[in-house]
Amino acid sequence: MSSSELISSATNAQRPIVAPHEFTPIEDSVLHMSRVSIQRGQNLLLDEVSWHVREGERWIVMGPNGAGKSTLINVAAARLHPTSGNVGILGEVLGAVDVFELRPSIGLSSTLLAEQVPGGETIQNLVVTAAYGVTGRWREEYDAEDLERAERLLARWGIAGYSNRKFRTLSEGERKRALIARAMMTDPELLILDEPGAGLDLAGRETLVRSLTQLATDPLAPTPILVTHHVEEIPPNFTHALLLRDGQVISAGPIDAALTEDTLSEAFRLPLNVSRNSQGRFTAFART
Ligand SMILES: Nc1ncnc2c1ncn2[C@@H]1O[C@H](COP(=O)(O)OP(=O)(O)OP(=O)(O)O)[C@@H](O)[C@H]1O
Repeated sequence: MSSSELISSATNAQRPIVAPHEFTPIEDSVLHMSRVSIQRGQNLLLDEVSWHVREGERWIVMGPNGAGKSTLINVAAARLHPTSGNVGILGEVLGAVDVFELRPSIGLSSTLLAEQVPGGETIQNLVVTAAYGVTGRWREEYDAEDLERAERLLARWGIAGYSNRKFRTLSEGERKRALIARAMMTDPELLILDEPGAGLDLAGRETLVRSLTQLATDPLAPTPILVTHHVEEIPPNFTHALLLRDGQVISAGPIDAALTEDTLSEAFRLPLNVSRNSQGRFTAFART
């Protein structure tokens, strides 16, 4: 595959920058970014990123520390507006939609979110408050159906019986599972998981990979975008990858073309040996 085909998902999504109400996202797109830049002071955190995610695709986002991954997914999760460029999410356009109406359709689990959870928050409250997009239950009322759904999700993610436990008393792996259950609470169409494997031990990582692999086989599951630092965390049935470095797209497209020795070595500025085994799992080592 040529390098131009390799980044087809990125370039196809590229259009002239227009006012939000004049931007029409590509039909069938779950996410459509066109020439998105984010500037903070002198720093260009994202530099004309174009990206197109379609229904049925399952994406990995990778890149070195500081590449702009969290910034990118905060835009994708309607938490951050671009300095320039256009963003379509689930057919709506950032800048022309009430983001508070859009956000429940986007499940988000991230370290930033985990840091905002009051330590004394119960796991049941952590999950049900997703409906209001808040962390820390106040006086909102939840009906029995919400509470039952929360219980089902906790069981689905392997932490049944944790409802009354306080968030701060959970292990790192249990917290990650609770946050994913929360992200699924609103029955989102787009599910963004920012480093769900960070801090997990080997068994925790493998259990997470298995759960994400199973999720991906469910036809009713949301379109997943998984941010990770490690190729070993990539579920074997994820279909696409985007590599970022210094706020720019290095490659984006079908995973076997976008995630190669060449592209990973370029993204991490380190010569790497990358392989994929018969089960579809990746490994990467520095070339000696
Ligand atoms: N408000 C800000 N002002 C200036 N620079 C910022 C700001 N927020 C983030 N940055 C910088 O933008 C770059 C991208 O940050 P971001 O958190 O998106 O990277 P990342 O790829 O998620 O990194 P990591 O893998 O370390 O989590 C970093 O160099 C960071 O220091």
